[in-house]
Amino acid sequence: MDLWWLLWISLLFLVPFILMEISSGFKFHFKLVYYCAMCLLLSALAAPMCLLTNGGRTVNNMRIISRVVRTLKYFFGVRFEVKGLENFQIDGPCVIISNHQSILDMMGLMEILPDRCVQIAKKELMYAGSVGLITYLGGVIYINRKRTSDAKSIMAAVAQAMISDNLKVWIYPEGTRNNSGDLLPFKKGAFHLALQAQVPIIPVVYSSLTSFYNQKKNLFTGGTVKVEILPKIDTSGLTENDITDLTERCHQTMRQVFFRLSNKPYESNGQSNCAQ
Ligand SMILES: CCCCCCCCCCCCCCCC(=O)SCCNC(=O)CCNC(=O)[C@H](O)C(C)(C)COP(=O)(O)OP(=O)(O)OC[C@H]1O[C@@H](n2cnc3c(N)ncnc32)[C@H](O)[C@@H]1OP(=O)(O)O
Ligand SMILES: CCCCCCCC/C=C\CCCCCCCC(=O)OC[C@@H](O)COP(=O)(O)O
Repeated sequence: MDLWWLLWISLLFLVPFILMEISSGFKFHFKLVYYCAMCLLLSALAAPMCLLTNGGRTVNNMRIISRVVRTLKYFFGVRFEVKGLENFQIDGPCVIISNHQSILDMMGLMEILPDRCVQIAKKELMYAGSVGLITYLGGVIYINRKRTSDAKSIMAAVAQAMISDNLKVWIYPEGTRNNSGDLLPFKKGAFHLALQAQVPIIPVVYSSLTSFYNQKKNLFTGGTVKVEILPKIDTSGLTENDITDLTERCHQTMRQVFFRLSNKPYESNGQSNCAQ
């Protein structure tokens, strides 16, 4: 008898909990699907605009794409508070690096995208239907992350194109999405690229999304993202031997800003910040 009571009481508490979990999980996944559907729809609308205006694959399409993507934030209640836009005002090419938390990041990227800027993306993005098509039309550079040697040779060609075509290149040096509330160690491709092209690096930091977007908690509501564009970091005169130092310096600077913007106390991690 005692056991039955225990079972009933546990059920009384468990059922609403399970229902709440299912409904919040449902809401979360529904909103994610809605986000992807909006991306697919907007890309399908933007593609003919790009083709009619610019004819084919060109960085000039990024102006159209960024204007279209900027409307997305109104559907999802996301606001951006941007500081340091003046740091983008440099003549000529540069490498822009920023932290990467989720698929929502391309809203933040497009919010501040400077002129003549393309992104480096994993090659799988090419096959994401109309989103793949729009990234192709915008001049996104695809790399195979599993084949370092291929990625290196593509990036060596990108270094030359940056100079000849006056291009800025946006890279997520963490190399993957990371919603942990900290930065992952940085991969080195962005820093090799800046050195090969002998162009400055401009770090951009977005505050943590975890207060309104958190996969572990099935949370996806609206919220504000603080964005800071930091002063450029010169690479002139640096050589291959300086890559590790440069990578660590950028990681540390961005991590400090990330914690400040996310209103979290800075935690020194005491480890190497470069991916091994
Ligand atoms: C309209 C509606 C909406 C539509 C929507 C539109 C959206 C339109 C926006 C799209 C927006 C896209 C956004 C996508 C975002 C992602 O897809 S993020 C994922 C793809 N991006 C990246 O991975 C970039 C960062 N990764 C890197 O840079 C990596 O270094 C690489 C190049 C992939 C190589 O990977 P790895 O081998 O794992 O990396 P790593 O440990 O750094 O390097 C290994 C060795 O190679 C060396 N190395 C690395 N790179 C180089 C190099 N370039 N040269 C010489 N040596 C090198 C390193 O120094 C290291 O050697 P050691 O120093 O240890 O001796
Ligand atoms: C006919 C084929 C239909 C395919 C349907 C594909 C559905 C996908 C639709 C929309 C996706 C919108 C995503 C916007 C682009 C965001 C780019 C992005 O953030 O990619 C993630 C990448 O940085 C890192 O990937 P991983 O964290 O390593 O993984």
